[in-house]
Amino acid sequence: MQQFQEILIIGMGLIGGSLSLALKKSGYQGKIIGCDLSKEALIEAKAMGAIDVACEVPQEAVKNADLIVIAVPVGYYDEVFKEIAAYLPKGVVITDVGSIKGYVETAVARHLPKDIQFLGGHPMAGSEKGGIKAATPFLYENAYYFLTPNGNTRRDTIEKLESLVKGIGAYPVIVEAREHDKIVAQISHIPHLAAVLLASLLEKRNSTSYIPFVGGGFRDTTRIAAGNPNMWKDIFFLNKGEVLEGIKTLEGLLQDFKSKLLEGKQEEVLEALEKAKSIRDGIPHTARDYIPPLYDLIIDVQDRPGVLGELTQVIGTNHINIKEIEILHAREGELGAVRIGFSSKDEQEKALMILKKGSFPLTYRKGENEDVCNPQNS
Ligand SMILES: NC(=O)C1=CN([C@@H]2O[C@H](COP(=O)(O)OP(=O)(O)OC[C@H]3O[C@@H](n4cnc5c(N)ncnc54)[C@H](O)[C@@H]3O)[C@@H](O)[C@H]2O)C=CC1
Ligand SMILES: O=C(O)C(=O)Cc1ccc(O)cc1
Repeated sequence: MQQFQEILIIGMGLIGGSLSLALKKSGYQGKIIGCDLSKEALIEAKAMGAIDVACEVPQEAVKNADLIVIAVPVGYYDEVFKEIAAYLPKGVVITDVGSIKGYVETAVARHLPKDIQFLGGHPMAGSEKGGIKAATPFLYENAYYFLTPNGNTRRDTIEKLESLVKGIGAYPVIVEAREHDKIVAQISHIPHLAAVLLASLLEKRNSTSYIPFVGGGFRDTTRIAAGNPNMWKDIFFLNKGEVLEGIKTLEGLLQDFKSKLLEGKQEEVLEALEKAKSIRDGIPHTARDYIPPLYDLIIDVQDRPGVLGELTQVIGTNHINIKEIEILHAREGELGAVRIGFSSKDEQEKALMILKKGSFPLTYRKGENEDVCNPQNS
């Protein structure tokens, strides 16, 4: 990612702010300029150490940038592209983080010079909380990050952005823009709509509100409905075709379930519930499907305070990066086990040697010996 000397991020909110923090954390040595309509966002970004320079109007800031990242809600793209189009320096690469990509391609074609290198991007990481205050350098760790080249995107542009994405701890996934929009309609836009509809079930009717009684289930299934309504309104309209397809599917599923219930088909209702359970159970704890499996170690540890800290410290001081950590089981007063995932076999081997020779002799590659020492695994 050091191919870029000066990165301009337009939109210093959750996603833009997290990107600059992640770049800083990764050791990026170039200059980062943050641009936002909101003075408060810029002051906060500067105070957090996310950016080197703040600017309220992008025209000046684009002039020396070699990478521009558009990180404003998609409804503002036309405005931003119009502002910067005439000032873009030769050789600049432009990318974005917007939740839809087909529309973005059309906006680029409408506003930006034909010879510009634009490569759409979309990190599959975020939160219902917007704004720079919610930004974190860890947002992109282990997240998939879609990149959507078109026929004009050069190989070196793709490589530069892939390297940047990997640098912030995410996994680049190359996909065509229209295909991307189909995928995210199913995994993000329709689930968002479903959360909105579920939350609306508790709209206060008459004088009674049931909100005080909600439990974890309602919170889990509606969390994303707390996202920025303006941003989501634009996403739904700008990915309308795919969202309408998703609504049709949802209607079909509801109708189907309703008929089964009405007709007393208990076996079929059970089958639908079991199918959904197995899909839900199959979702990995962290995103993993597109990437090579992590190289895991299983470490048997005493169940006592501070043991996790010691373990991670030994690994950290030896400059080995932990990609995932999971407590497998901890029973009071007995041995517990921790799974640690590394991104390369070399790191796994190095950590194995260090831990085995040091204070964690019961360390194994995943699958080796672990059942012997942890009978509850079998
Ligand atoms: N929120 C999420 O979880 C995710 C959002 N995205 C995408 O990231 C983009 C940004 O979303 P967030 O960071 O969540 O929004 P946000 O609301 O946290 O931040 C957006 C920032 O853009 C600024 N802004 C708006 N119009 C502007 C303009 N014309 N010029 C300069 N600054 C302007 C706002 O003042 C705000 O600080 C959106 O396109 C969204 O689709 C992508 C992945 C996840
Ligand atoms: O909060 C969550 O879990 C999200 O899924 C956030 C999110 C919102 C919009 C996107 O385009 C991608 C991710």
